[in-house]
Parts: sequence; structure tokens; C-alpha cells
Amino acid sequence: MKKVSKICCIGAGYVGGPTMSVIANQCPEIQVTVVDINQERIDRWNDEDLDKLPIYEPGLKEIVGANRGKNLFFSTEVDKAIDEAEIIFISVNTPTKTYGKGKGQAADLKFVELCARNIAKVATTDKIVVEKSTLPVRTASAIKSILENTGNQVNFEILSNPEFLAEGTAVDDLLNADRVLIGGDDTPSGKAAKDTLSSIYAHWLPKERILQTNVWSSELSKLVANAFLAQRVSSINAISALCERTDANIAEVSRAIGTDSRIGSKFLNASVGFGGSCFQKDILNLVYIARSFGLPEVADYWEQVIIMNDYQKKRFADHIISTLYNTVSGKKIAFYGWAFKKDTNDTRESAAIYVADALLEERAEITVYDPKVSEERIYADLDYLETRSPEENRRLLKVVKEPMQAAEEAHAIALLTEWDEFKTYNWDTVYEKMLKPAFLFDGRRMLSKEAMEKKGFQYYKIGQS
Ligand SMILES: NC(=O)C1=CN([C@@H]2O[C@H](COP(=O)(O)OP(=O)(O)OC[C@H]3O[C@@H](n4cnc5c(N)ncnc54)[C@H](O)[C@@H]3O)[C@@H](O)[C@H]2O)C=CC1
Ligand SMILES: O=C(O)[C@H]1O[C@H](OP(=O)(O)OP(=O)(O)OC[C@H]2O[C@@H](n3ccc(=O)[nH]c3=O)[C@H](O)[C@@H]2O)[C@H](O)[C@@H](O)[C@@H]1O
Repeated sequence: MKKVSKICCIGAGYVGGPTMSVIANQCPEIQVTVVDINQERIDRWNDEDLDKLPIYEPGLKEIVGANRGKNLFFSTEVDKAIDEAEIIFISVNTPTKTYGKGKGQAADLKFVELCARNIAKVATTDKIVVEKSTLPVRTASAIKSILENTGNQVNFEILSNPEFLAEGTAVDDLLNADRVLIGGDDTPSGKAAKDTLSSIYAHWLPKERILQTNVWSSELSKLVANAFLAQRVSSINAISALCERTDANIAEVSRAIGTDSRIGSKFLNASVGFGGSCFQKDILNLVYIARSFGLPEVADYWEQVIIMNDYQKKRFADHIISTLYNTVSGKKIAFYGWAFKKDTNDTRESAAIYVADALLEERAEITVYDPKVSEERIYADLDYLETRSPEENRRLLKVVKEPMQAAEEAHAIALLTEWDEFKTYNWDTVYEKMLKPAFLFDGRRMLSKEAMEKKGFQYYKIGQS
């Protein structure tokens, strides 16, 4: 098996940055270079002030601080890094297509294709090219075709090595991965490439957690893993609606079913709806693939996971409106949390965006407090929807840096992200600052109904009547 001395990763995002930092940390003899065309992002990865890294993840700045400049480098010199590396990870974004065939469902592979063409153009020595991005099944054959037809007689082995980390726990997920999946050809050179990549992960993970499959199984498994996880959230959210109509309590139902070892207890927290850059995108992609292979029943089955998630977000917004006497026009509603989950500054597809959009349509005045998300990001999220003008968004929605400021004279508070700090607030003070009756809508089931009602709040918790 080949001993690896230099690797590079194209794409310094939520996956490329943390993944490569952990590899550099665990493999001191390997030089790891992360490249990106986004100069600002690379500058932030190189910022001396580790609090300015472009991605917030617990434990990440310590790892970057310990390895950067030794065997971990961030650069915009894409061609140089490609040429020098023996293994090249492609970890660029693969968003849902917003144009043309497959618009709104298929994955947009233009960034991946650009990477493949760039590798083909620049490479002068044999390379292992690793798909780290989440890609539709059979993408490897497209990459292979580009590399083989435009390259300079260089030998390329293509592997699929999807990433399973979750944001907010990325470093821990990478260090203690349940499994690493490596798909590749079953030819002698394909097997050797799989073993070479396995040897990197074997620096810190037991061998039995490094799974090797064929390339198609690996690509498909990534989409399926996300689809199953999201399906659990939609399933429990569907039941949360039923709980609110009966005297059942979703926490008790989750515990009752989750203690069945066949069902398992994880991922059964009812919420205002799942967000994040991948669940929706990957399911839509799965739906698109199923439909293109002539399997409409399979496509419809998985599409329902998204439909239920949209319903949950809308249901939460509608409940706020109906509780506030059917009008939120001119009423101040404080949002606690904008990120799609705690411990990340990522807001992609966050439920908060859609709940805010629905309330702004009713002319509510929203004040947002999130401990990690910037004002700029919040406005960009809303503007992206193009529901109203950017000026109107800035007129109706304000961003504040203090939670108590958000509560000042608010008619209602909506909890949208499960940041731990929300549990530690002095809710008596929050109550005092608000207009009465003071409504509290808990989209993350964080607080105690009994305790909040005792303080005087009109309290609503998803999944509880
Ligand atoms: N965000 C997450 O938690 C997870 C994401 N994934 C998958 O990983 C892939 C990457 O996702 P993220 O890291 O979240 O995306 P991201 O958007 O944070 O980062 C992608 C980066 O690639 C760069 N890029 C795009 N084209 C480039 C090119 N031609 N040359 C150099 N750089 C280029 C962009 O400038 C950007 O900085 C996606 O396929 C996603 O589905 C998989 C598991 C977890
Ligand atoms: O491909 C990806 O991008 C990643 O997607 C998810 O990770 P992530 O989106 O970062 O975060 P999750 O912890 O899965 O949460 C996703 C959403 O579901 C919500 N959720 C999760 C669990 C739960 O019980 N209830 C619930 O509402 C979260 O609040 C969040 O909005 C998967 O967990 C990762 O394995 C995968 O690598």
C-alpha cells in the first residue's frame, strides 16, 4: 500500500475545513492543504485570531491552532495543491439545482465538474480523487469520464468517501465516527486506492469501522442515511401534531417508543422542523433519482418527509398567529435563535427563516437574537426568499445582540434554536420586560411548561396540549 505524504482538499467549507483539520491533527506525517476559490474564506481560516475562523464548531479552533502552519495549510493556490497531492478530496457545495432540468430537486454538479476539469488540466502525476461532497448515485462515472478524456495520460482512481459528520458536533463526530465509508472499484488498482484511503482513517479509528463497498453503494448510502434520519424527525413531528389534539405528550411517546431497541431513542425530538444544508437537498435528490429511474411510488414516499417538514414549520407560524388573536400585524415577536440547530453559526434551511417569512407576511415586527449568527447572514437568508424587498425586510425585522433587548415590550417570544443558554435565562426578568399577556412559543421543547406557566407566561410547547 502506498504511503501518503501530501493530500489536498478542494472546498474549505463546513465539511472540508473540519475534516481536513482532524486528518492533519491525527496524521502528523501527512501534509494537508485545504484550498478554496473564496479568498475571504481562506483569509479567515488563516486569521491569527482563532475566533474569526469562518466556521464555528466546538473544539475546532483548538485543532486548527495546534496544526496550522505545521502540516495544515489553507490556500487559494488550487492548481499548486492539486499538482502536489497524491490524494485530492473534492468537498465543494452540491446545492439543489435552481435552473433547467431537475430544477428544485436534482443536485447541481457544476462545482464538482469544475473541480474534475481542473484536476484533469493540472495533474502531472497519478492521483486518487475522492468524492467527499454528497453526490447522486453514479456521479463517479461522470468524474471518471472527465478525468480520463481531458487528462494528460495520468492515472486516476476515483473513490466515494461521503461525510457523515453533523454540524455542532463535527470534531467529535470525526474523531469518534460510527463508521467511515469508502466506495471504489473492485479492480486491483481500485482496491489498492481504497486501502490507501483506509490507512489514513486507521490512524485513529478501529479497522472494523472502516467500511469498503463498491462506489455506487457508497454514493447511495449517503443519501439514504440522511433520508432515514430526516424521516425520523418528520415521523415524530407528525405525531407531535396528533399529541396536541389529544392529551398525549410527545416526550412520553418518544420515550415509550425509543426504549424499544429496534426503534432506538436517538433523533426522536419533536421540533419546529428540521433544517440544515443537507436533509432537504439530499431527499429532493433521492426523489429526483427515483423518479428518473421510473419509480414514482418510491419518489412519492420520500417526498412526504419534506411535505411533513414544511407542514410543521407552517403549523408553528399559524399557531403563533391564531394564538395572538388572529393578528400579528404591528406586534413585536422576539425570536430566540436563528441557526438551524445549536452550536453552529450555519443557518441554511433553518426553520426560523420560514417561520419569520410567514409572520412577516402578516406584518409582524420581529426582533432576532442568536448568539452566533450575524445580522448580515439573517438578512441574506430572508432576502434570498425574495418574498419582499430587502428594505422591507430591514424595516420589519431587527437583529439585536442582547436577549433581554429582544424581549423588551414583545408580545411573544418564539424559541427557534435549542441554544443551551436559553435554559439559563432569568425568565422572570424576561416576563417582566414583555407586554402582557406574555406568550412563549417553544419550538424546541426546551423549557418546563409548569415552571413557565407559574411565572405567568402563556406557554405553548410543540407536541403538548
Ligand atoms: N454541511 C454539512 O454538515 C455536511 C455537508 N456534506 C456535503 O459536503 C459538501 C460540501 O458541503 P459544505 O462544506 O457544507 O459546503 P460549503 O458551501 O460550506 O463549502 C464548499 C466550499 O467549496 C468552495 N468551492 C466551490 N467550487 C470550488 C472550486 N471549483 N474550487 C475551489 N473551491 C470551490 C466554495 O467556495 C465553498 O467555500 C456538500 O456536497 C454537502 O452535501 C456532507 C456531510 C455534512
Ligand atoms: O449530510 C449532512 O449534512 C449531515 O446532515 C445531518 O447533520 P446536520 O444537518 O448537521 O445536523 P442534525 O443533527 O442531523 O440535525 C438536522 C436538523 O434536524 C433537527 N432535528 C434533529 C434531531 C431530532 O431529534 N429532531 C430535530 O428536529 C435539528 O434541529 C436540525 O435542524 C446528519 O445528522 C449528518 O450525519 C450528515 O452528515
